[in-house]
Amino acid sequence: MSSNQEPEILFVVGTDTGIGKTVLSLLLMQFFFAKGLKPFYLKPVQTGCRDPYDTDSDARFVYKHVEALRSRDPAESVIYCFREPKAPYFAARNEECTIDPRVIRKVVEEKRLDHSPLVLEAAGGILVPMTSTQHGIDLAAETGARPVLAARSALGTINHTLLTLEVLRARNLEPLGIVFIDPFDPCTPRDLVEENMEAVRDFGGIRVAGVIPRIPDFSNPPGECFEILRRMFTRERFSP
Ligand SMILES: Nc1ncnc2c1ncn2[C@@H]1O[C@H](COP(=O)(O)OP(=O)(O)OP(=O)(O)O)[C@@H](O)[C@H]1O
Ligand SMILES: C[C@H](N)[C@@H](CCCCCC(=O)O)NC(=O)O
Ligand SMILES: [Mg+2]
Repeated sequence: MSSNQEPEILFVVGTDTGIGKTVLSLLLMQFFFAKGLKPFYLKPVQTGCRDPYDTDSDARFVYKHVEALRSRDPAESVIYCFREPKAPYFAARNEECTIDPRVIRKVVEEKRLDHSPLVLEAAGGILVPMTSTQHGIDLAAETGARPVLAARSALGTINHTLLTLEVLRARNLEPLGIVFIDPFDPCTPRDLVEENMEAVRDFGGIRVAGVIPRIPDFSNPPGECFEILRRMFTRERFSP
């Protein structure tokens, strides 16, 4: 543990692609820097980008909005980068490449020497193929990372969140926490969000730490985002 309840390696996973994993990773980085820690963001496999400086690069987004990283090179945070916006296995195969989990493990071990915690971001949802035999989530098991789950707060999330929890637990991976993210749908009725949180608590056995609101300025997110993260790391207030 780096401090309090924070594991040294977090793996930000989502119930789908485009769910808000990069936004949650950004918030975690801002949160840890504000605490005086020395975190490191790693996107082991990025697809849909020419290079780590591409407009769709998750590392570029994180580096742009974290003050301590603004003058640093986002390429430091990307191990594999493939052009096609596809599952990593297929994007790599179409460039006649193979993703080697040993390379990823080695980089994680190197980064751990100088940084803590590490914030790894998955590509897509947890069962997205990484190699011909491995899914994205298998990386978490291999690196000893603790998953943090990002899920949408709106309709459809109950099924996706409970499915994701089942798959994680089948691999003996218990998420440190879950946050809901509500980026584009401010009209999601509050009672629906409350019921979605209740479903995850009662059917999934874990309490949602909170709902990340729409963030108008990613360099300066609303304070309630960090209150949600603080709550997530306080496990005794977090169990159902
Ligand atoms: N709270 C928010 N406020 C405003 N915009 C948001 C918020 N959360 C997510 N978004 C936007 O929604 C889109 C998808 O989010 P994000 O890139 O974080 O998804 P992702 O899960 O990381 O996707 P991928 O699987 O491609 O890595 C982005 O344009 C992001 O800026
Ligand atoms: C292209 C996307 N943005 C993402 C990969 C998503 C793969 C989803 C595959 C699927 O579930 O069908 N890449 C990435 O996060 O690097
Ligand atoms: Mg992302």
